[in-house]
Amino acid sequence: MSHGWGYGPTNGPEKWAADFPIASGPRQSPINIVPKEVRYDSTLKPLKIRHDPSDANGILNNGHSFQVDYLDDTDSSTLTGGPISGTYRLKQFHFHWGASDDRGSEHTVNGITFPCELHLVHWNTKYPSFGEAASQPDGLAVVGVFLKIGGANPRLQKVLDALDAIKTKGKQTTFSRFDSKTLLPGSLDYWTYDGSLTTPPLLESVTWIVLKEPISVSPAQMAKFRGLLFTGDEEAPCCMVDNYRSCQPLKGRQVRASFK
Ligand SMILES: N/C(=N\S(N)(=O)=O)N1CCCC1
Ligand SMILES: [Zn+2]
Repeated sequence: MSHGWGYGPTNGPEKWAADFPIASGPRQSPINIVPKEVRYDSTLKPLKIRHDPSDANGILNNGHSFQVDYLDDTDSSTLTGGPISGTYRLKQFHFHWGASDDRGSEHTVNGITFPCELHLVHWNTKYPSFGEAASQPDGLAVVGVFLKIGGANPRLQKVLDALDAIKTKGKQTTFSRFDSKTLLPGSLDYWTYDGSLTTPPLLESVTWIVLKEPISVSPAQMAKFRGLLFTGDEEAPCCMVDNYRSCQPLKGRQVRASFK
């Protein structure tokens, strides 16, 4: 790709392998989860998610999605338990969504897509930084949460209300005092497998933890996601939609379930 990666016809997921050959690697994400083929693993521990609202530290349109960043210089917002060993710190959360409600999630369940998927990105504190962790096979843990069309979700509203201030690529604004745990569903039952970042550099360093229970989002709230732009102020506007990668080959991986 002569220009940066993205989700368009000339720089989208089908083109990423040219610059990131790991795109064809053995543990790529996302995947289609087939509940009948997963294995219940009674040794999997419950997830322990401790997020300190005061660690929220800004919201940014990065040209691919938008992300809410967290202060990660202490163990105040962490993920432990579940399929992971040790302590992983929350770095940021972001979303992927479609141009219409029939698509948008990255993971699918029995081939079913959701209109949106939330990713909470954590890094293993056995490494000195996020960047270092991202290059290690056990470096990252991402909690994925599906969003399904239903009633308006009041817990999304503070995030969505900030989007008007970050419409274009590179824009950021203050965003503080937000408890990302409020975005989680009632059940923390999950599927887990070894995978990768779903965007370049596609590093195969992610323990994926995909929650079974979706959270709700209304059509009007989805319209707010779709009001963002991939493009910067000086460019011809391009709506930020369909910023998802399609499912990748399982290549022999086992998906485990924390529930029967
Ligand atoms: N692709 C990513 N996360 S994801 N979509 O795999 O959760 N990231 C790229 C840099 C930081 C997180
Ligand atoms: Zn993501």
